[in-house]
Amino acid sequence: MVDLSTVIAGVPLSNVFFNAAGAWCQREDELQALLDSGAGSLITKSATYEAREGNPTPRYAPLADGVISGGGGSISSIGLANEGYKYYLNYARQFDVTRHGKPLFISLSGLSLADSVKMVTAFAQAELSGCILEINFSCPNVPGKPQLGYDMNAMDTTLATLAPLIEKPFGIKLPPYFDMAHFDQVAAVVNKYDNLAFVTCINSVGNGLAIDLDTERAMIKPKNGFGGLGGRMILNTALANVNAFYRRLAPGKQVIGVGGVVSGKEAFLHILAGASAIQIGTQLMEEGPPVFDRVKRELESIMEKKGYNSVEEFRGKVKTL
Ligand SMILES: O=C1NC(=O)NC(C(=O)O)N1
Repeated sequence: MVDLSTVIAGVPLSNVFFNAAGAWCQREDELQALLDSGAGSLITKSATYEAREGNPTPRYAPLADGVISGGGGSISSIGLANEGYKYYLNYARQFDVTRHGKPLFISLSGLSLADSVKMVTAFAQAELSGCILEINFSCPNVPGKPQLGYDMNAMDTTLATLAPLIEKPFGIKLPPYFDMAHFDQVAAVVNKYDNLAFVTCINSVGNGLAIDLDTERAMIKPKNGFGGLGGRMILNTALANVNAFYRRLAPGKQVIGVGGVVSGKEAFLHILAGASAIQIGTQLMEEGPPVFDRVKRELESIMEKKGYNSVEEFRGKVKTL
């Protein structure tokens, strides 16, 4: 047996896999299914201060192979539909990390700095054990709300306000970047905050457009069909962002990899690129929580074939020519 366990922000996870915020995690019944699954932890749907209905439907569409070149994935524009932060705070209060053997990640996506301050303060004051915050800087789907992750100064100001309130180790969810200068600028901001313990790369590739050949119509309703891309087609962008930050972050800071993980193979590549843990979004939406046992088995078999006994042995060891 190989060891898939990991530690994120000082908290042990029994294995590297869990859901991506937004996938299978808006309500307690979905979260229970994740607890009952082979995932090593779980994260809640990005919470806003008040509950939100989100964007009009259809707002999620799987993109089977052939509909678009590059082979498969999803387009979505949920618009931060969620139960409101108090729902997830109450869930965290009753969450027994010892009983479940899994830590709970909480995703927060304040629509304003004031909202983020109120939510973060509430979680900090609740003194929750085994609960790790992942602040979402990268939702591309709220009409009129630009992604904070693409405004480096605003990101720095936000972190200067929130990091001291959180005190404990926490993380941020980043959008994909496509320019070396942006990797440098964002890493420089991240490295300023000691308790900013991890970055989660990547959120969906924002504002793609999927069009159905037969109907000649966009696949989703919000924003004239523009939505975040996920799944197999974003794997190579995700690997680049994981490795770019793995190379740039200060010692001790970690990268959680997400984007394009449909099997043990992509999980292996994310770890080789530098990921300390792996989130799964689109493939979880398509396959359900059994995906975790499958990708765990597949990763274990790849590691056994290659002679690796633990994920530490090859994390970040991608070779270059
Ligand atoms: O951060 C987010 N990323 C996405 O791709 N979609 C959701 C959303 O639209 O709620 N949020």
